[in-house]
Amino acid sequence: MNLAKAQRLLHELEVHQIELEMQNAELLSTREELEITHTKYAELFDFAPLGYFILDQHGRIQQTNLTGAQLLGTERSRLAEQPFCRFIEDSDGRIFFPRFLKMTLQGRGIQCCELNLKQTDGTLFHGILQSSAVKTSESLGDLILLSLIDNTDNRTLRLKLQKSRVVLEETVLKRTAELTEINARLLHEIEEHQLAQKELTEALSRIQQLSERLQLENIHLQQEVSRKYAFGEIIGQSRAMSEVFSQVEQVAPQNATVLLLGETGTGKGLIAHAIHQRSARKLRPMITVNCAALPGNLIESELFGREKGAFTGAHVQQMGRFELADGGTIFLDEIGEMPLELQVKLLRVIQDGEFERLGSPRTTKVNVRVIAASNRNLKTEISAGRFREDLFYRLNVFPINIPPLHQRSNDIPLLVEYFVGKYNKKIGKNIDTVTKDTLNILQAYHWPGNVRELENVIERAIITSQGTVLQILDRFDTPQEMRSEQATKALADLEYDHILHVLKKTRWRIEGENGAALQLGINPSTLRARMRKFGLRRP
Ligand SMILES: Nc1ncnc2c1ncn2[C@@H]1O[C@H](COP(=O)(O)OP(=O)(O)OP(=O)(O)O)[C@@H](O)[C@H]1O
Repeated sequence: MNLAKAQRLLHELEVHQIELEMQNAELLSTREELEITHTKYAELFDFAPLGYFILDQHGRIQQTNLTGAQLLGTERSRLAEQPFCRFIEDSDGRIFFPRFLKMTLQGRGIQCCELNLKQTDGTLFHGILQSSAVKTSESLGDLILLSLIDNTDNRTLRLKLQKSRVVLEETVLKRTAELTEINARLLHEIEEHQLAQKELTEALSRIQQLSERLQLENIHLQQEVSRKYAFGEIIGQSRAMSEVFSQVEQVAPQNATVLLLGETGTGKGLIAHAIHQRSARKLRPMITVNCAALPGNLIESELFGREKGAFTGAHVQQMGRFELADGGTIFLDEIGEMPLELQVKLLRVIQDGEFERLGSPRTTKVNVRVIAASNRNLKTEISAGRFREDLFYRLNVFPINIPPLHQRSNDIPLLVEYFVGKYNKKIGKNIDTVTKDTLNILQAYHWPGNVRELENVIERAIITSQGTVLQILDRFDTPQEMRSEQATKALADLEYDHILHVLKKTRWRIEGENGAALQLGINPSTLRARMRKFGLRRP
């Protein structure tokens, strides 16, 4: 070899060496980079949140990351060649695990299972495992990549959840059963309620029926009571008044003449009305003639009528009361006051129903029922020659004696109640209480003006009473005082004395609020007639 060739070869060697050195440097740098990358991946592998294991075909651990070693509770170095089965807690799991590896190796893709595992110190945990087979060189055979997650918390939670669900379902079932029962009970109660309501409605309607019946009975009873204690507007429950009422019942339907006898104010006018109202004549009028109230010279024309010019001042023809009462009733009040000369005429009308008008020769015939009343003792009047005996017997066909109020003081409470009601309404008051003391005073008084006087006293008291309690301001003579005087005097004398006494007290004023008539409890016209009779004149 020549030098030139040798030099060229040397040069080529040097170049080749430089290239090799350069390649070597490149290789070194690549290796360094590879080492860095490896370290990075090794760290990523070690600190991954999952445990990673590489197992051989028999399930022996070939490699693991740090997390895997921590999960199994040991150091990485101690795990090499350890069978993974050792960390499976139960026998079922240990039987299952080789089958699981086999399925992985048979290349059936990623396999997944859950196992109860235990760490080297015995701590149990629940793991989720995923595996896949990795092909390697023939000498090593296939390896298995296994990842492991500690699923204990999740599982506990899941179990708790399941348990809660079971408890919830049980509770729901229990509550549903309870609610169904309550519902059934409620339905039952509603049914019972409806039944009770039906029964109540029926009971209510029965009560209503009963109440209607009671009301009817009550009305009936009230009628009974009013029949017992009153006779239309005539109040009285005493034996004497009951006797009067039954006499009225007896005589009313007859046409018989009735003579009502009783002191002034005992209710003779009311009784006359009651008789007329209960007679067949009730649709015709009852004409009242107060014989005491008519001036003597006018009584005849008032009773029998007059023709025009019958006497001075008779400018027009006038029908008499008897004619007016034709078909009805004539009530001759205070008959004892009738002048003697007229009593004959009256006797004729009563006997024959005939009379002549004043100034007329023509006889008039009437069909009249006569009711007469007197507060005088007519027999005394006959004896004194002031009343015709034949007329008395004509009138006395059916006498009814109305007792004075002091003889039936048990009627007083009822009468007071009646008049309080009547004047409350009339005057617009609301008096609802009459004390026992007041009633005692009223019942002890002798009532010379009888019911009329009592009525006047109550009317006055209603006007003057304040509030709801009846207060009577009138002062009454004590019965003892009256009786001691009465014992020695005849009735007429007593009447005379009493009228004179009251006239003096009222300074001879007859009418009005402070008049004697009101205090005596009689009409002013009656008082005038009495004064005429007794010859009482203002001095
Ligand atoms: N029993 C009674 N029940 C209710 N009110 C009665 C009763 N008795 C009398 N009165 C009343 O007393 C007053 C007098 O009654 P009435 O005029 O009928 O008596 P009298 O006896 O006819 O009196 P006189 O003889 O003075 O004409 C009337 O207001 C009447 O309503």
